[in-house]
Amino acid sequence: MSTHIEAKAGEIAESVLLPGDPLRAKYIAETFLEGAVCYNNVRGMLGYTGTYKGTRVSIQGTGMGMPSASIYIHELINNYGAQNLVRIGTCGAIQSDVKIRDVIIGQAAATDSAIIRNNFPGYDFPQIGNFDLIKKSYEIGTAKGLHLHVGNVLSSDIFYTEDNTIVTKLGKHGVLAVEMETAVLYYLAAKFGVRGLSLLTVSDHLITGEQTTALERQTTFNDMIEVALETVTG
Ligand SMILES: O=P(O)(O)O[C@H]1O[C@H](CO)[C@@H](O)[C@H]1O
Ligand SMILES: O=c1cc[nH]c(=O)[nH]1
Repeated sequence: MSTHIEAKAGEIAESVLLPGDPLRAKYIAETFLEGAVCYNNVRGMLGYTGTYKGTRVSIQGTGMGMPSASIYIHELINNYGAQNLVRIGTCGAIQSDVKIRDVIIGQAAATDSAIIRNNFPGYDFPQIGNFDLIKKSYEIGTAKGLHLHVGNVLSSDIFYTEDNTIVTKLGKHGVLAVEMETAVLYYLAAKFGVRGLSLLTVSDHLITGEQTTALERQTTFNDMIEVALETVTG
């Protein structure tokens, strides 16, 4: 048991998928896992362990934003021994050739958050995904016929803003999309010597204004989920 997760020792698998939305964790456990057992309901931040094609895997909600996600990621690694942590999130696209419902592999993450920067005054620490997981997820997604995008994403502390100047500028520097957790996952994976990967489905488009519904965000995006499950269990 840790401060925010009530699982007993051994109840969480070495590979953990990390949706921001705890109800997405429930949907994935019920839809994709065999024998799924809920191990966490503290604060309603649901966590499940079951098997996918015979291999144990856990799904843990992280909440929205880096302060919340960092708590779950820290405890999963340090209290439960998680080794492979794969975010499965939604994002807003900031490139015209990245379409709604496309899947992005976050190769690296820019951030406006002070969480990482405060640890290295005067330096910029590059938040990068694990190469083996990036390569494997790319191969699995490509074999499924998915049109994947691989590149930089922006992990922001801010969802609502009246000034998109910097986000637009980052788009001009090749950043594919904006979301709120990848940078801290990659930072903590580096800090504790484990593997981190971020897969993102485009839920809305900051250029075209297209959006998916809240229900779609909670319960669909199966392509990304299958790529994540196969990456950590195959
Ligand atoms: O769908 P999730 O994984 O929560 O990810 C995105 O959605 C939330 C904002 O609506 C933020 O957490 C952002 O990163
Ligand atoms: O953080 C997020 C997630 C989806 N769409 C956005 O614009 N931002």
